[in-house]
Amino acid sequence: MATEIQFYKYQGAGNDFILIDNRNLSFDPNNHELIKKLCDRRFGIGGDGLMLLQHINNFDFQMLYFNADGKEGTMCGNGGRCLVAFARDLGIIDRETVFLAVDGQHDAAIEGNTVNLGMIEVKEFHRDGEAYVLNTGSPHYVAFAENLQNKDVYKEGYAIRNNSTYGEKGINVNFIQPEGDGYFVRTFERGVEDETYACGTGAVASAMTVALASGKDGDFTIPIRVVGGQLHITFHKNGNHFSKVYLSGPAEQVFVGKTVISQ
Ligand SMILES: N[C@@H](CCC[C@H](N)C(=O)O)C(=O)O
Repeated sequence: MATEIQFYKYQGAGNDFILIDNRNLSFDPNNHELIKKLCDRRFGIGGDGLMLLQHINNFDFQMLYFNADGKEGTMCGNGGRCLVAFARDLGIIDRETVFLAVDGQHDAAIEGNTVNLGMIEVKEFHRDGEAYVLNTGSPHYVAFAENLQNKDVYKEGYAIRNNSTYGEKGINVNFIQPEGDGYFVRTFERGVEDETYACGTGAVASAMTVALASGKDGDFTIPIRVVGGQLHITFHKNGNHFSKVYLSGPAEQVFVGKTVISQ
């Protein structure tokens, strides 16, 4: 039997996603093989991940996020921003929202193509050699780097993601370098198993690393350039405690389509 799936493609600073309005629950979130195939850039639609927008009581909507490998991921910051734009485009929300994701409740505001997304508070981090390791909804390893433009992020990221410290679960790996009044960040994402053009939770972890390395407390706004665009991260830092954490940047619809699957 052939089934038609209506999908939407969005990107946030070059982190690209397949979005499906699953309020009628017609798409099976357990069909990991199908999700992997849809995310394949040659045999499918192509994307760093796939998200389902679902109905849930007490929130505007629920975000279910899957990495390109077809498995359910932890929080995706750019994905969250894209899903907020999708909810606005579907008429579910206007300019503000509160929705539920795998790491809990998120608030967000949207103005044009810019989405400012509230992220979870972070209360701890640890060091792995020179690097900082923290969980901003997804686990991240952040290391300062030189000559980042020419770094082999795939090779180094792959080695860290797969080393015995992080086990089978792995970790997302970010390299960061000062640039102008902000920072340049490149990320190897687990679940995509490649460098992506942007990683929202990685940009937040990188900004927190900058603040930790500064040894200062207070309100921070840190511009982070990623391969696919510009993000801004704001938070309040008090020791190891990061509150009022926001990730802001572009999120836009790229195309709309239908795919037919046989089952
Ligand atoms: N691209 C994402 C991060 C997605 C989560 C990650 N790959 C994982 O499951 O570890 C972002 O924008 O935060």
